[in-house]
Amino acid sequence: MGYTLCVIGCGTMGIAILSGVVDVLKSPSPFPNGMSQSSPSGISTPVPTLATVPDESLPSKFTACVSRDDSVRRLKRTFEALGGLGPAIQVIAGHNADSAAHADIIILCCKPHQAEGILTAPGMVHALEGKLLISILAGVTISQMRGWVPASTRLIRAMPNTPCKIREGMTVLSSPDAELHTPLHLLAKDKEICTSIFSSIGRARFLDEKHFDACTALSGSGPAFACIFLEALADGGVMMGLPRAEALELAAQTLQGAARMTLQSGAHPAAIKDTVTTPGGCTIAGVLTLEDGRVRSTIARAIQVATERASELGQSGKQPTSARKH
Ligand SMILES: NC(=O)C1=CN([C@@H]2O[C@H](COP(=O)(O)OP(=O)(O)OC[C@H]3O[C@@H](n4cnc5c(N)ncnc54)[C@H](OP(=O)(O)O)[C@@H]3O)[C@@H](O)[C@H]2O)C=CC1
Ligand SMILES: O=C(O)[C@@H]1CCC=N1
Repeated sequence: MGYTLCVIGCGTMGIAILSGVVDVLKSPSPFPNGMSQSSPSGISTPVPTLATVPDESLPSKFTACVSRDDSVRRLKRTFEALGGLGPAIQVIAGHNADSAAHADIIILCCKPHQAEGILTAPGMVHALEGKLLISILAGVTISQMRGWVPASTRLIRAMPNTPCKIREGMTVLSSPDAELHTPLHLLAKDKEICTSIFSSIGRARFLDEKHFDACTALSGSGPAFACIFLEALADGGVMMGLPRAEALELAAQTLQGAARMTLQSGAHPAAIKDTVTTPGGCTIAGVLTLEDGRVRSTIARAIQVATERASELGQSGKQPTSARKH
C-alpha cells in the first residue's frame, strides 16, 4: 500500500533523501552500485538489505515543499530526471500546512533557524496532530521541537548525509526513551519506519541524542572533510603529472576501497595502513610527511570544532549573520 511522505524544505538534503528512496523503489537491488555490502564485524549493526525491508515500510507517494516558485521549477526538473516515481513527486511552494495535513509522515529539512517559524505557522498544529515528524536539522533538539508541535506529534531526530542520494548514506537516528508523549508500541513502529527509510539509502543506526552534535560533525559534515582529502590526493597526483580526471578517479576509488575494507573486515585502520607501508618504502615516507603536518590532530580538531558549532545551530543568538536577517 505505502504511505505519503512530505519533505518540508526540500533543498540539498531533501533531494538527496527523496532521490535515494525513489531509486530504491525503482531498482530494489540491495547493492545499487554493484558493490558488495556484507555485514561488518564489530563496527556497526548490520544494515538490513532490502530483502529484510518490507515494501510497505517505504513511502509510495511524496510531496516536496519549498518556499519559492523558482525552486519548484528546478525540483520538478530534478525529479523528472530520476525516472521511476520521481516525476510523480508533487512539488509545492508556500503550502507547508496543507501538504503536511495530506501526508502520513513529515520530514523537516529546512534550515535550523527556520524550524520554529515553520512548525508554528497557521494550520501546522492541525496538520501535525498524531503524525510522525522526523527532523534532520543540525543543532535543534527534540525538546526544543516538543515546544513547537502538538503533544500528539511523535518526534524522531535524524542526521543523514548527502551520500543518501546514491544510497550510500550514513544516518544516525534518535528517539529519547524519555519521550513521554509517545506510547511504546507507536515508538517501536516509528523506529522501524525510520530504520526502513534510512537503511534503504545507506546505513542507519540509533544513538542517544547526546551524541547528535558529534554525529552531525562526523558523518553529517564528513563528506565535505573527506572531499578535501580526496581533492588534495588528486592535486598531489596532478603535481606529479597525472591528468586531473584520472587523478580524481584514482583518489576517489582508493578512498572508497580503504573505507570499504575497514567496514567489511572490521580491521583497525592502522592495521590496514601497516599492510601498505613496506619497510623503507615510499608509503612510510609519505606517512611521515603527513605526521609532520599534524594531519591527524588537524582532522580530529575539525570534528571537535564542528561539533561545538553544531550545538549552536538552531539556538537563538547563535545564528550566522545571513540567518539573523530573516
Ligand atoms: N547539507 C547537508 O549535507 C546536511 C544538512 N543537514 C540539515 O538539513 C537541513 C537542510 O540543509 P540543506 O538541505 O543543506 O539546506 P538547503 O538550503 O539546500 O534547503 C533548504 C530548503 O528549505 C526550503 N525552504 C526555505 N524556507 C521554507 C519554508 N518557509 N517552507 C518550506 N520550505 C522552505 C528552501 O526552499 P527555497 O529555496 O524555495 O526557499 C530549500 O529548498 C539543515 O537543517 C541542515 O542542518 C543535515 C545533514 C547534512
Ligand atoms: O554544515 C551544516 O550546518 C550542515 C549540517 C551537517 C552538514 N551540513
